[in-house]
Amino acid sequence: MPELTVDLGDRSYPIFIGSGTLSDASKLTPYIRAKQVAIVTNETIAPLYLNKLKSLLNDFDVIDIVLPDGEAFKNLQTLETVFDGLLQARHNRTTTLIALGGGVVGDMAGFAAACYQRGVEFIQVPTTVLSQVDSSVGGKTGVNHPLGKNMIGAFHQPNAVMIDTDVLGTLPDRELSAGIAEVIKYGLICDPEFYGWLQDNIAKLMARDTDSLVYAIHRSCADKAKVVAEDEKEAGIRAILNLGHTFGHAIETHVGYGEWLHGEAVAAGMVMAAKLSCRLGAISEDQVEQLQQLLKQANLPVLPPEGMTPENFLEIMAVDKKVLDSRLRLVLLEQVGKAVVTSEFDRGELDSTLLEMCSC
Ligand SMILES: NC(=O)c1ccc[n+]([C@@H]2O[C@H](COP(=O)([O-])OP(=O)(O)OC[C@H]3O[C@@H](n4cnc5c(N)ncnc54)[C@H](O)[C@@H]3O)[C@@H](O)[C@H]2O)c1
Ligand SMILES: O=C(O)C(=O)C[C@@H](O)[C@H](O)[C@H](O)COP(=O)(O)O
Ligand SMILES: [Zn+2]
Repeated sequence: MPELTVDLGDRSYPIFIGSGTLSDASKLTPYIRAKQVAIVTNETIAPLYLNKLKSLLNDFDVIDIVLPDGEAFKNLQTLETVFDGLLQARHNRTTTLIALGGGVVGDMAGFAAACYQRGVEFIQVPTTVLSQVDSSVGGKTGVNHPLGKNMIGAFHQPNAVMIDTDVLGTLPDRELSAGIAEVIKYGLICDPEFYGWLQDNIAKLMARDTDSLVYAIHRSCADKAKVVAEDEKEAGIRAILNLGHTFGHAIETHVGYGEWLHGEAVAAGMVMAAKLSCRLGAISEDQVEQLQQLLKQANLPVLPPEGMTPENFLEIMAVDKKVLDSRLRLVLLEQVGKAVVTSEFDRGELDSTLLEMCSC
């Protein structure tokens, strides 16, 4: 079974990837340090996989906390129900939380673990493509605020990430596509060879060819683990993982959380970042076109939502977490396969990009 490590010194942790991981207790139990375990999941995933996970934990005192499903519930109010469950069961500082679900469950369970009694341990068991290639790795946890995505959160690394590719069998097609957006992101920001592979293999991925999916998940996790190991708390290079997100988060916030999936918003946002990079002379129009083709083959949007204006974008983008001294910083492409984080771009070209994209 392929295994990777997120190299963070004494807080390093493994990423197990493969078919049947969720049947293998030996991958999970060594990362639980005491008897109390709380599985955090949601009402869609619980009937599918909760019992399977519980069957690995016969030697532990296990509770489950089942959240409502959806990005619209990724907020402080829902988080309270996690704390309610932990306190009602008298969980103490040695409890281990296990996040069983997609990125919404993972981000919330991780943030609950970061806060509960000032910090307890947690394990990620991601069940969507997006969470397997991105959100379960790297320790960004948190919830949304009505005025901005992921605005309340903490960096808190898991003890381990257990990826079972078998669970993707029940994932809806729209969610598969959303996950592929973040996969394409890795090719664009730091892995040109992988980008070429994606152009050649996108049809196989969309057809859920097992070998192709395992390869894409493994390569994405390896790319992300490398960036996170270099810059755990986004002091610099880690921000390249945010390609398309300044625009994408504005879309998610504007239309209402859950209306556009995160990966869909990131897809349209990556096209916007690529268009601006092209205007600035870094990449060619052909390369922007190729990106749009690749995203379309993954059934992803390449334009912002109808009716969203440049002013809508700019207002929300002003609170982006990368803003420094009131100046917007964007992730742009220096070339396909290499991203940079910069505030040194022509503001007029940003305005023109927004105008062009919003009037399509
Ligand atoms: N922390 C990070 O580094 C990071 C990275 C990327 C995205 N995110 C966050 O992740 C979230 C998006 O995550 P997501 O795309 O996984 O969405 P999600 O968690 O909402 O899951 C998508 C849908 O699929 C369902 N589902 C999950 N697994 C399933 C399975 N195996 N079979 C059937 N249905 C299943 C869920 O119940 C949900 O309805 C966003 O909030 C985003 O901000 C965080
Ligand atoms: O891990 C990171 O760093 C990322 O930026 C990964 C993104 O795909 C992810 O959506 C992340 O949650 C965005 O973080 P934010 O700091 O912009 O909220
Ligand atoms: Zn993302």
